[in-house]
Amino acid sequence: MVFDRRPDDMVRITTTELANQFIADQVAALREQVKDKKVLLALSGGVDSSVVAALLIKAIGQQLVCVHVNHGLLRKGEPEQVIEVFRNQMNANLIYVDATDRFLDKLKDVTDPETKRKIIGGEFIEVFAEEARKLDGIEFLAQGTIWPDILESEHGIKAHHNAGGLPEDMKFELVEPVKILFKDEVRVVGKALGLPDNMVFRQPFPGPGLGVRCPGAITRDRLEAVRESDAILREEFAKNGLEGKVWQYFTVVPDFKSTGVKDGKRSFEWSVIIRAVNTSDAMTAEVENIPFALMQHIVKRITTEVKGVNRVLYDFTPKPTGTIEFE
Ligand SMILES: Nc1ncnc2c1ncn2[C@@H]1O[C@H](COP(=O)(O)OP(=O)(O)OP(=O)(O)O)[C@@H](O)[C@H]1O
Repeated sequence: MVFDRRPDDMVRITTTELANQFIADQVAALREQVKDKKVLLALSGGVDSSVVAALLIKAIGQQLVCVHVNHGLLRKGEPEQVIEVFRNQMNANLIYVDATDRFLDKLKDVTDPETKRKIIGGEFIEVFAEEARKLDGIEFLAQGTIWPDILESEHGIKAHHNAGGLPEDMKFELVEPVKILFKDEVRVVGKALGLPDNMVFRQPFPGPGLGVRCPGAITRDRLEAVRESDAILREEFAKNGLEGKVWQYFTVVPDFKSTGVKDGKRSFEWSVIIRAVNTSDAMTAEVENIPFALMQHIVKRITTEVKGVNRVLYDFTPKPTGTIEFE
């Protein structure tokens, strides 16, 4: 059975059996809706669009065209994982666009956080629309809309974040196979579809990516320091049992340098700020108590392995007064 809205009495999908039933229903419904036509999907590598991709691959295979845009603000290893999982393992029809230069050139010298977000969002739509125009015979647009998105847009909390944005002349019929699911159900379905754990259970990651963790004007070298320090933090959290326990953890590299000593010589380099917080509703957040010895180890790795960094700071601020992200 396939529903347009979440039925009030729908059983929460918490088991593989329930997930498999949902998958079977959706695969049948997708085949019925799409027939032999082509479907386009913007695939971020996040949970929602990845689960939609995996469902569609199961249902219609190569009739799905996925577009993954590397805007230069993704975390270390992310674009590679999207290519590995979807193109190599699932044999998906995947278009990979490396638009790093285009985004970073547009963002050059832009310091205002809202302007940065608008440039990233606007440029994303442009790149995606350009790719879509190169394709023939696309009739459907798939989206990772989930049930809370629909509730929020119905209650005027936020605009339906997935829909819209594309130029007026680009009209597609929507395909939204996870729109009656809550986020935890999307994860259970993703796991049943065979997606890797680090994709299915990944911590929240903002749309503008590492761009908001490089406060002020983004420079390539500072962005690289954010990416490398974030990769070290994630690796150490995973090794030490904190992955999945801590809600969100990441690094920020603000636009200031301080004096230090490296290899017996004076250095004048950036500081990396570590943020690790827990929350149940994202409205408030508490700082994680990271074991001191682990913290010392992470500091040592970041200051020796990340270019241009001589200091590591820990953000002890709960929300409020700080927000989780810096911008
Ligand atoms: N780098 C990207 N490449 C391709 N598509 C993207 C990219 N970033 C975002 N998108 C598309 O925009 C949608 C909304 O992105 P947003 O960052 O708000 O993530 P989201 O709602 O958490 O979804 P997801 O879990 O799929 O990332 C994504 O579902 C995806 O379709």
